[in-house]
Amino acid sequence: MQSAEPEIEDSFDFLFKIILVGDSNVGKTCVVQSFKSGIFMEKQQNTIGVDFTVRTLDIDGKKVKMQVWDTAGQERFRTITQSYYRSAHGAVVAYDITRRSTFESVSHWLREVEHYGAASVVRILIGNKSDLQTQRQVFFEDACVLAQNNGLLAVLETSAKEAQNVDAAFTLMARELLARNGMNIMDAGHRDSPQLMLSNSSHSIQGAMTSDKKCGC
Ligand SMILES: Nc1nc2c(ncn2[C@@H]2O[C@H](COP(=O)(O)OP(=O)(O)OP(=O)(O)O)[C@@H](O)[C@H]2O)c(=O)[nH]1
Repeated sequence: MQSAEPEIEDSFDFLFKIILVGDSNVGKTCVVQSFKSGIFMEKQQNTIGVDFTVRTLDIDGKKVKMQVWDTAGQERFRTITQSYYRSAHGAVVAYDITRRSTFESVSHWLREVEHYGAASVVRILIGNKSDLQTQRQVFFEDACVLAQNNGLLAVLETSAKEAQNVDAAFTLMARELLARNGMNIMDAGHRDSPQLMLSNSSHSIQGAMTSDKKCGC
């Protein structure tokens, strides 16, 4: 006879809640979809309030469940999204490398995280749409300076369209949160595209850059 017991697929060792914020249309929903399924869909509805996605990562044999809260960038949803900051362990602030105004909004989003989030929240900056190099309006170096001035963990340029650096961003976040929870996690070491690791619990300040994009952080 078959057991009626449901299979427990949902087991995990760690659960981390990550909030994803940034101006409307920087590609937050696409980044989350890329993280969840690796799929890019050109046309997205603007997020209404907050959407929720889960993916469990295997990090050095630990099942790390990442609960990602994809928030609406539109101003009219601010009061709804603000209520999601408090329980977040990590915050990913996103801008669009092809729209300078979205980079200029980053300090606003960091203030929101500071104001509504927990004091210990781990913060990462991502510059999305890195596949659109010819339309670039934000130098990676400027993002490095901003990240360093604000004490962020890291800054990465991502492309949801080409699944570039998306997993890396969430894995980096997961590793930092594991380290803060007392796990001795080895460095992944795979950094072949624009990203800068500013600091984490287990490593001193270091720069990890491509040869053509150096930042002296
Ligand atoms: N070329 C390119 N386009 C992207 C990328 N990511 C998102 N887009 C496009 O950018 C637009 C906005 O993407 P969304 O994911 O809906 O943006 P959002 O930040 O979630 O927007 P809100 O829900 O309003 O906050 C869509 O037309 C996407 O197809 C990317 O990496 N590269």
